[in-house]
Amino acid sequence: MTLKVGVIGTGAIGQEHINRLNNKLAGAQVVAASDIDAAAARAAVAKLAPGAKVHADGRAVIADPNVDAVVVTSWGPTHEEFVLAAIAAGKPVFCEKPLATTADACLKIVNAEIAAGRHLVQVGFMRRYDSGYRALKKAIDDGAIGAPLMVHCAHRNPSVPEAYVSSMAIVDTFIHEIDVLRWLIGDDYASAQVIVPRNTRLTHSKLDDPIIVMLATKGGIRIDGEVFVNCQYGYDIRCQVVGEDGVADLPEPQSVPLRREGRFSTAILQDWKLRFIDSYDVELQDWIDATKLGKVDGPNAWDGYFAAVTADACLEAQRTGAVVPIVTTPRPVFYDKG
Ligand SMILES: NC(=O)C1=CN([C@@H]2O[C@H](COP(=O)(O)OP(=O)(O)OC[C@H]3O[C@@H](n4cnc5c(N)ncnc54)[C@H](O)[C@@H]3O)[C@@H](O)[C@H]2O)C=CC1
Ligand SMILES: O=C1[C@@H](O)[C@H](O)[C@@H](O)[C@H](O)[C@H]1O
Repeated sequence: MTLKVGVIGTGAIGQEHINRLNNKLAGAQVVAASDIDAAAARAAVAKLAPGAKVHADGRAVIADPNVDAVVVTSWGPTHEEFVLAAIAAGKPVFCEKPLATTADACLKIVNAEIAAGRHLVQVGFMRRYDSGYRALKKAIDDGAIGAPLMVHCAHRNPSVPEAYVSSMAIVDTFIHEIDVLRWLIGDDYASAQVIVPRNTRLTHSKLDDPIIVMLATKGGIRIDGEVFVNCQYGYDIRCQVVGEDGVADLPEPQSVPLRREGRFSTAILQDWKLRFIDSYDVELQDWIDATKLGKVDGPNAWDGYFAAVTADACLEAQRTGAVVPIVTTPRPVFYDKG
């Protein structure tokens, strides 16, 4: 059976996902799409999924009887509406991060899914599908470094557009660390603090760059995460876990080491699309396969909610400089298994 997918939002990642669902991965076909920029939706469909129907809005995509499952890749503030509408229609939905822009909205989605009585929602936290993070997790789970004590990590982008402001360092960028580190070390967060060092000369008045996010887990692990989005030299994701018996690092992406003109060098990737290209493929193939079996195997609505609560605490810490507790409602039994 081919999973017939409707895609809402045909911008940068929407086009990437249409292409992989329709032309790279097995078992899915993009049959419908929409964007508030209708011309952009028509152009994306013509290029990447000819024959797919272009609808006037996202709700029409969800209501299309030909659509089995929905992918939401529109702007973050629209996610809540489309995910809730997909749940109401009983259709599985893959939503790019964030699940919704507030913790309350994420909780609404959690409650709607529980009321529907079926697992329908997956969130696009693709790092859980990255071969490097998976190898790192296996080393930790196999006991290679003993009990984790500290995590040092960094999320560096070469540059960001002018519209990128301080809060986005948390909700758009560090949100990936928030999800993947919790999964990596198998512990939930207890508190957050944000430290602002001297700003780079390349930033502007509405963006503190870089920042350091400090998280403490319930089990006492300390995490320091640098976010530096005007680092210039490349897209660089680093993660080092310090355990009782040793230290484990996230593997570097593969690149040919060059010796030339008195120098030894390797290339550094410039862009998130390339750094995680394989993870997006694995993530969406897994989503197609699990959806056909009526399951959600990946990050679920609870993970989206947990990330949003943590992000809210980080935002408060960013505004106030205080250590802010991270408090969620109790995890419903519904999410014990995906
Ligand atoms: N997992 C990941 O690594 C990444 C995730 N994202 C997430 O994907 C989402 C989209 O990001 P980008 O593609 O970079 O942004 P984008 O701005 O390139 O594309 C978003 C598209 O959504 C459309 N849109 C806005 N409101 C809409 C509505 N009500 N109905 C239909 N379409 C609507 C816009 O016209 C635009 O074409 C964001 O939530 C972002 O955080 C983005 C990049 C990487
Ligand atoms: O999700 C992403 C972007 O939205 C975000 O703006 C970047 O900072 C991240 O590196 C990328 O993975």
